[in-house]
This record gives sequence, structure tokens and C-alpha cells, in this order.
Amino acid sequence: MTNQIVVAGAVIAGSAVLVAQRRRPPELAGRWELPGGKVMPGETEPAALARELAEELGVDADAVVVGERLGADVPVVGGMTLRAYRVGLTRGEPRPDDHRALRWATAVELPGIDWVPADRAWLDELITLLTFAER
Ligand SMILES: Nc1nc2c([nH]c(=O)n2[C@H]2C[C@H](O)[C@@H](COP(=O)(O)OP(=O)(O)OP(=O)(O)O)O2)c(=O)[nH]1
Repeated sequence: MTNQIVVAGAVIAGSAVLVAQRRRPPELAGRWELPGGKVMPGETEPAALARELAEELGVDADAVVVGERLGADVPVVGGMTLRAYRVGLTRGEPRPDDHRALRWATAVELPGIDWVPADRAWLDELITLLTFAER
């Protein structure tokens, strides 16, 4: 059986990353994550991420530029593997179509966020990325 990959996007703008507050399931509701979702059979990971971000953030899929991998794969309960990518948006302002809320967070704000537990694995890489991001 193949492992289900979940792709998550670190959408960077200036020196901030977009973080999204989950509505569900109850054990994750209210906690923050990188937006994304499950890769469907036959879909490439960048295509899946563009589709998920378009659905969740109300932006055009072709405005989603998927860049390099960020950090390591993270195994999560239920036999899934989380994989993060750097993302740029060429146009559009994200809105929370599937999340409770969205916020832009800078490097100093990241450790204080109430992350979905698995996403803490990416904290150091995110901080490094934002610290050296173009201003
Ligand atoms: N998208 C996303 N999911 C995450 C993150 N961290 C983390 O543990 N997860 C978990 C929560 C879920 O069990 C699973 C992905 O669920 P999802 O709800 O985002 O995916 P989806 O839209 O494709 O799923 P579905 O509800 O339509 O079935 O991965 C993260 O940073 N981003």
C-alpha cells in the first residue's frame, strides 16, 4: 500500500509566512498549520499543492508557484506523510475559504504559534527562511 502524501505550502511574502487555523477535526481545530492537503492518485505534488491552495485560499491555481522542498518529511497518524514546499503567489490576496482564519507571521512570531503538532518539525527551517528572506 502506498503512503498517502499530504503537501503543505509555506507561502512567503516579504519576511512573513502564511499560516492557517484549522476548523477540523476537533483535536486539531483552532491550531495552526501550513495550508495544503492530500495528493490525489496520478497527481504531481506541485499540482496537488496548487489545487489545494486555490481551493483553500481563493487564489488562482496558476498564481501558485511551487518552489523547493522545505525541511524533512513528517510522518503523521493514520499512515500519512507530510511534505512541505516553499510557495510564492504571483497575484491574489489569500482569504480563509476553508480555514477559520489566516495570518502572516514573521520569524519571531513563529515559535509562539499554537501549531498543529507535526508542523513544529519545520519551525527551524521556517525561521531560517524568513530570517534571510528578501525584505
Ligand atoms: N494541510 C495540512 N495538513 C496537515 C498539516 N499538519 C498536519 O498534521 N496535517 C494533517 C491533518 C490531516 O490529518 C492531514 C491533511 O488533511 P487536510 O484536511 O488538510 O487534507 P485534505 O483537504 O486533502 O483532506 P480532506 O479533508 O478533503 O479529506 O494532515 C499541515 O501543515 N497542513
